[in-house]
Amino acid sequence: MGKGTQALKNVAVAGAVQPPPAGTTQHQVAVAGASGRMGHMLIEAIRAADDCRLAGALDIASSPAIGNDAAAFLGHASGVPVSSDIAAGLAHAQVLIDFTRPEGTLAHLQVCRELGVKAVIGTTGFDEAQKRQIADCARDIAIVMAPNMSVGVNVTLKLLEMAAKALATGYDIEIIEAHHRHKVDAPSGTALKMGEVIAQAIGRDLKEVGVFAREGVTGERDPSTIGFSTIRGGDIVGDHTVLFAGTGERIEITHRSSSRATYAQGSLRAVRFLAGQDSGLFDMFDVLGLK
Ligand SMILES: NC(=O)C1=CN([C@@H]2O[C@H](COP(=O)(O)OP(=O)(O)OC[C@H]3O[C@@H](n4cnc5c(N)ncnc54)[C@H](OP(=O)(O)O)[C@@H]3O)[C@@H](O)[C@H]2O)C=CC1
Ligand SMILES: O=C(O)C1=N[C@H](C(=O)O)C[C@H](O)C1
Repeated sequence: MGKGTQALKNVAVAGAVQPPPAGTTQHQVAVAGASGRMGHMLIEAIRAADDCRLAGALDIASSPAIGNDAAAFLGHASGVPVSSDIAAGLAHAQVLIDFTRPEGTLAHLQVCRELGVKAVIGTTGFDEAQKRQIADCARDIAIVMAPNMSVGVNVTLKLLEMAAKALATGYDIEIIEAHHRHKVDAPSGTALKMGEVIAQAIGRDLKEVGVFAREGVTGERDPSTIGFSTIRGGDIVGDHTVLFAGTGERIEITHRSSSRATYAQGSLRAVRFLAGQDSGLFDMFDVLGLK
């Protein structure tokens, strides 16, 4: 799945994207990272959703997909060309769904802010300064941002909150994640979020207690720490396990993704949620009513 469906990519090269027909009630959605793994999944999900319409498609200027029809990989002509012109890609959109890289997301978000386009951000790997920039944009536009859009992962986060409170003493906490060989950030955004949720539940600060690497003579484990282990290989979509290791027993809470479709469906739920918001920074707990 994902990149380089060369045989189909020249299907129906499109001109300028058409504005939506007057009076349409569909959500007008643009996708950034349109030729990426998530971009393709999102375009397929938007096409299948009666209440959504693809209104723009963005990708980085170096992408071989620029100028092609955004749905060519499906063998379908959407009439929406993949563009690197951010303003043109957003011209007919109400919401942008962005699964790219932090610097791409921030560039897109500046234009969203200027044009009053809302945003669903799935990109991971932001540093603290970049997160502050996103929060600043949310003073003018409504944004849903979450490192994992799947319902299952967000319910798992709630389970972890409960487990961590009950297992705060006497149990060592380790987070293990596995992803495909193409993933560029580590630990995953989801693993970091799990660490944050657990740390907050038991009154610790992840910045102080997170342990991200062990090698050589490390000394005995500090019981206050939360450890992270990263596996990268093959086509693993995304596995996360939190291990609470006690004396005489251990508890493992695991979520495994077998398809990116769940992230796409969660993103569309976020689009629908944003229709009722003018500004502010939200997450999937807001979207799913889990707060
Ligand atoms: N929140 C969630 O539920 C999920 C989050 N993710 C996150 O989404 C992001 C994308 O993942 P995935 O789809 O697998 O990645 P891909 O590499 O498959 O897709 C990323 C897309 O963004 C483009 N891109 C890269 N850099 C830039 C840039 N600076 N500006 C604009 N576009 C850019 C890429 O173009 P090119 O290939 O030409 O470089 C590509 O089309 C990652 O951060 C990942 O962790 C992924 C799945 C679920
Ligand atoms: O890059 C991915 O693939 C994924 N990224 C997200 C993350 O970093 O947590 C979500 C999911 O695990 C897939």
